Amino acid sequence: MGDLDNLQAADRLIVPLDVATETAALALVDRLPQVRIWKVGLELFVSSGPELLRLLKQRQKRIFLDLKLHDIPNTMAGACRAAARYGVDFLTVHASAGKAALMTARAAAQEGAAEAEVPPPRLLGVTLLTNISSRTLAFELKVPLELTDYTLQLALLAQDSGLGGIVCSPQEADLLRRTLSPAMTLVCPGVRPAWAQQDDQQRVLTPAQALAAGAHYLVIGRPITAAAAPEAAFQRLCQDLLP
Ligand SMILES: O=c1ccn([C@@H]2O[C@H](COP(=O)(O)O)[C@@H](O)[C@H]2O)c(=O)[nH]1
Repeated sequence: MGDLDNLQAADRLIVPLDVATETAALALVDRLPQVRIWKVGLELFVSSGPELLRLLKQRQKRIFLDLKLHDIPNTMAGACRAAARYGVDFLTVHASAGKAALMTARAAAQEGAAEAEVPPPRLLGVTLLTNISSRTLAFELKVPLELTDYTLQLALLAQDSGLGGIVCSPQEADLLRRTLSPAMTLVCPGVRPAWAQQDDQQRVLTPAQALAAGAHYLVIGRPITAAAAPEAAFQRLCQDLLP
């Protein structure tokens, strides 16, 4: 993925719009004009609906629709077909939905995009959420595998199902980058600069460490969006990423 490796810092940062209203979302977008990729997650999509996607496109923004779909194949397919019609750039599904669901979802996303005459989204398989620790995986979720092995299995499942990439913690990025096909895009939340709080994230690295580990894109929210001055926080992050 030569192109991805050569992206500039601002093109590698995806900022989540984890706010409750369209007004709050657009205020943030207009306050941070340097951000090129915005992530619309469950809170905002459920509260505002798809109109916000149109407004982001109107502002020439790229869109990561992070719905983390997880259901039976038929339902996943319907949701992916509908989401792809909006012309979003990235769309997430949980890899743990299984191969049948992932393959059906991928085909449906392509159909939806073709129907709407827009490019298909890059379908990303969420591996293991970045708030889950080894302890939680073993004792709450009762998964009898090491965390890295479990994440690797989910990433391989996403790849074998024809997805275009994965969402993973930066702590597993190095292993996954070495193991997966170079065509797979690695998107990493759970990224925290040394000057920010960890919040509810468990498996974190700093932005520079995450890029060095092989992440193509970094999702960084609260260190920017909850800062007293989001513009200054964004600039500081971009400075942190300069070689
Ligand atoms: O494993 C995952 C998958 C998705 N996310 C999402 O990324 C952002 C992270 O926000 P921060 O404020 O930087 O913690 C958020 O929208 C999550 O839904 C994730 O954190 N981990």
